[in-house]
Amino acid sequence: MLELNNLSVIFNEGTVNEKLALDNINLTLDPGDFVTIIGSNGAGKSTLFQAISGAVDTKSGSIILNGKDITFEPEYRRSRVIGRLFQDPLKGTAPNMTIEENLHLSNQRGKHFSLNLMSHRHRENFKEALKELDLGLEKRLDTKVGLLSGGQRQALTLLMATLVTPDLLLLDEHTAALDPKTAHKVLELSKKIVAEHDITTLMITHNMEDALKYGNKTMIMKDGKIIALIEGKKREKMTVEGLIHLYSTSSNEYTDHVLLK
Ligand SMILES: Nc1ncnc2c1ncn2[C@@H]1O[C@H](COP(=O)(O)OP(=O)(O)OP(=O)(O)O)[C@@H](O)[C@H]1O
Repeated sequence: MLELNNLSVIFNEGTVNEKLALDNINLTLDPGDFVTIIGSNGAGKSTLFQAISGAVDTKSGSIILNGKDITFEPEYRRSRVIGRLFQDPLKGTAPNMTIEENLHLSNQRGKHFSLNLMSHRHRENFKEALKELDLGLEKRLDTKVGLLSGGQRQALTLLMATLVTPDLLLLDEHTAALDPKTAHKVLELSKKIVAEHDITTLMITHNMEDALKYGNKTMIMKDGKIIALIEGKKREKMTVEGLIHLYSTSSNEYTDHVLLK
């Protein structure tokens, strides 16, 4: 489904600020995999998402999505099949446009955009989709998105990223800026939407409990490398303490002995 082969990213190459942010990453995901990603600040988690979505150039390696080599595809083209959410709820929606207009924009992903094509049928579909969020937004289609709370906005962004089912969904600490109750609600929504559409998903989190609670695999990153990929029975039995221990004792790229199944 998603295949990363020997992927490396270097920032400021050839300068005193040179930084190997991704160091020979190898990863193969199955369709429908939901992988949570943990790792300390600067481990390379966001850079990994940037590389997959085309926001940064890769130094070497390849990215294969659904059998297609997208390594050199521009970011705008990848955005047709890759949905992405950020920590900042202000990213991903247009504040001066209404909820309906924002949804219409995302509904036309990959097509020629025109607000003129908004129809009654679309409006009804959007209402149905918004109802699923259970935030009352289906009654506020004409509200400007800039007036929504952070949680409402992030839930809407999630809906927009998945309205046209993406091949891959990248969640970059998308609930970190929300209060705990709202964060929980948006996480549960994410889980529901991902499961309903069977979307292959990567989610970065700093919350170890969430890392084990959500998804079917957990990946640990350190110094630009994947140092562990935990799945199956091992993951079922894994505790937060176990994760921390694994993180502090692993120092090398993941090999069979840390590929925990
Ligand atoms: N545009 C950039 N230019 C130069 N260095 C960068 C750039 N983006 C990231 N880096 C560096 O690459 C390394 C990896 O950063 P990255 O943001 O991927 O880490 P992260 O694991 O997402 O961290 P955090 O949890 O703090 O968000 C860091 O050392 C960071 O300073």
